[in-house]
Amino acid sequence: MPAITYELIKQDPATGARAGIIHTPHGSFPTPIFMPVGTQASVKGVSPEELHDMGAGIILSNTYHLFLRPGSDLVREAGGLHKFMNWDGAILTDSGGFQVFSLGDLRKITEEGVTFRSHIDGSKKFLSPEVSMKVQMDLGSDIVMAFDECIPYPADYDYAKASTARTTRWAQRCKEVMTSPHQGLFGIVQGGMYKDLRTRSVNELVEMDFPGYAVGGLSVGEPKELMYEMLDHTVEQLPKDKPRYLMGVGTPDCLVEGVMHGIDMFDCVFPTRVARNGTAMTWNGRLVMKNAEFTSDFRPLEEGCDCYACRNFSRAYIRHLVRANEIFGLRLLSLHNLRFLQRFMHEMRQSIIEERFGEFRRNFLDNYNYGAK
Ligand SMILES: CNc1nc2cc(C(=O)NN)ccc2[nH]1
Ligand SMILES: [Zn+2]
Repeated sequence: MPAITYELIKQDPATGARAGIIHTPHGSFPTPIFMPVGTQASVKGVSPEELHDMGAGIILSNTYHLFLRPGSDLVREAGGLHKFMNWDGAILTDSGGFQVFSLGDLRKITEEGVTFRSHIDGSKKFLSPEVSMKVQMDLGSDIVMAFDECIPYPADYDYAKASTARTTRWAQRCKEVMTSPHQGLFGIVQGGMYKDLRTRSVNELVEMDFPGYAVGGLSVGEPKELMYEMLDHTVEQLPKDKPRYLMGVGTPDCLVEGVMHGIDMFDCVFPTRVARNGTAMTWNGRLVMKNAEFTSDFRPLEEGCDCYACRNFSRAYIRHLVRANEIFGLRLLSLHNLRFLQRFMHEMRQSIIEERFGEFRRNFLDNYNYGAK
């Protein structure tokens, strides 16, 4: 019995949107789903209990960061990441591919792997398919991501072609050493912004029969239209009986478009990052809490929201906390933004099940003010 399985509940008849359930050794969760990001084994300012209360079924943590600090040996000694951070839901760890390639010229790529300098103490480090798999097995995450290269944007065809071919060879090396029966290894489709390379990447990875597939190398600075074009081209070639994960996405409008194209799983630092910048997410766009308009606004952040912040505090109070640099204000905004995304995905999933996804999408996009208010 594979560690990770996908159960299709409802396929939207008019689009790629679908509702499902993903089963993991640490519980099952409904899809489409948004994964809160806990880069260093903590979703910044939010406790595991609060994550459960808001309905989070799975969180993401970063191999690159935990490899550098505290090191995966310590986490293994603690009994794995679930025990170390006291989170008993599912965990997905990314492979370090994105972080390492975001270091720019501070890293050297060879067939063997990547040498780079730690952003913490400048010491020389080496990541490879084998090292990334060893770290993720030490962490004991339910979903392990293959070690790949996230191709920068823009990239010329020859570079994208060579890099994608190497990503396929690296995926094979990951598969050979990731032997834990309790963890599922997802392949990551690359190919830059070239449809033929995306197709080749999909075909070569599907050949290896992974329990799930991620679409990588998107949301890396390309225009949204190009991202959607690549997404549409890629997802339609992926197996229907396996989860699809769009890495690093995204804002609510991108989540709706991603679901329309058949994506099941998303992650993005956006909700917690903008919370720390004093911004609340709502169905009609973002509220910049420092704005004077909220000075005497004693309503909750969002009418109808059931989160701890909206049940107990007003916009005026949260504006005061943000202006006074009170940590509690940022915590309240994080709790609200994460709960907003859980509610958002739940509503979207319900619309698919009730065959009104098209209406949900039009209604949301008509009312969503893309800019910050
Ligand atoms: C925020 N944008 C964004 N793009 C990503 C791509 C990857 C990827 O290709 N990993 N192998 C990971 C995280 C990402 N986050
Ligand atoms: Zn709220």
